[in-house]
Amino acid sequence: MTVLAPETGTGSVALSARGLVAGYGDLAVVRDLDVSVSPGEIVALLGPNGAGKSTTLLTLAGQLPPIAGEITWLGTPLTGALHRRARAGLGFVPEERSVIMSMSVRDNLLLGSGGIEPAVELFPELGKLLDRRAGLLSGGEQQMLTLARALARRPRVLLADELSLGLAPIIVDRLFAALRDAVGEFGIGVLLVEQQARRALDVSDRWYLMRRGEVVAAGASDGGLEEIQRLYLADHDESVAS
Ligand SMILES: Nc1ncnc2c1ncn2[C@@H]1O[C@H](COP(=O)(O)OP(=O)(O)OP(=O)(O)O)[C@@H](O)[C@H]1O
Repeated sequence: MTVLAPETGTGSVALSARGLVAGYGDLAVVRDLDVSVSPGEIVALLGPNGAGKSTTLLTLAGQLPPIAGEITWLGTPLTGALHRRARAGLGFVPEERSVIMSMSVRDNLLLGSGGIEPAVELFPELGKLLDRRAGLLSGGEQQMLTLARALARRPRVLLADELSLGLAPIIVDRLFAALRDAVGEFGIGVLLVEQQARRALDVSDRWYLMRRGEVVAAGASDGGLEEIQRLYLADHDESVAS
């Protein structure tokens, strides 16, 4: 199914998938998916549990091979593993926290190769925690570290999976504000997987809604909540449109 959403970024499309079929071995859990991200826009990928959001991100990041379809990067086919895509400017924050718990905040940031200063500029909170072991940070601080490390590299596109998972609303607001700042300042394009539609719409420019492995609707985030709530209600599942 092809669902078109207005482009809101500042330039031409950076990352795009066309007719993407993705899954595990021969098992396709994402079908016929068209999505795109341009520099300078935040695009929310919404949908209930099991809709295929993480599978989509893992495939775009190069951690799962596509079953069919095409992924392009700046207009040319994108292949290769995550580390090669990272060198080209594709960042990925997976659902599970990816900081190294036994290492200090400083060393975690150095591992990210974006440097310490740009990360602390985005999250001054990290400045006083540089010598602390990441495992001793709160969940919110760990997620700040993860996001700071990813953004400090100035990716052209960042794929972010459920940044808000298990975090207090005030921390999620802080993470999303920093994300918005970085997008505005550096023209990063973001594909943001989120369960909480309302929050995702607040930070994003446009959205796709997935259900059972397919994109079923898309639109501009401004004023999009009503349509998304209607679609969830139509599916007798309003739990995530909150
Ligand atoms: N390793 C795996 N092997 C086989 N099937 C899987 C695997 N991981 C996920 N799936 C299935 O793929 C489908 C899509 O899962 P996915 O995690 O992409 O959904 P999601 O929209 O990200 O859900 P959530 O919001 O709960 O993370 C689900 O039916 C899930 O059970």
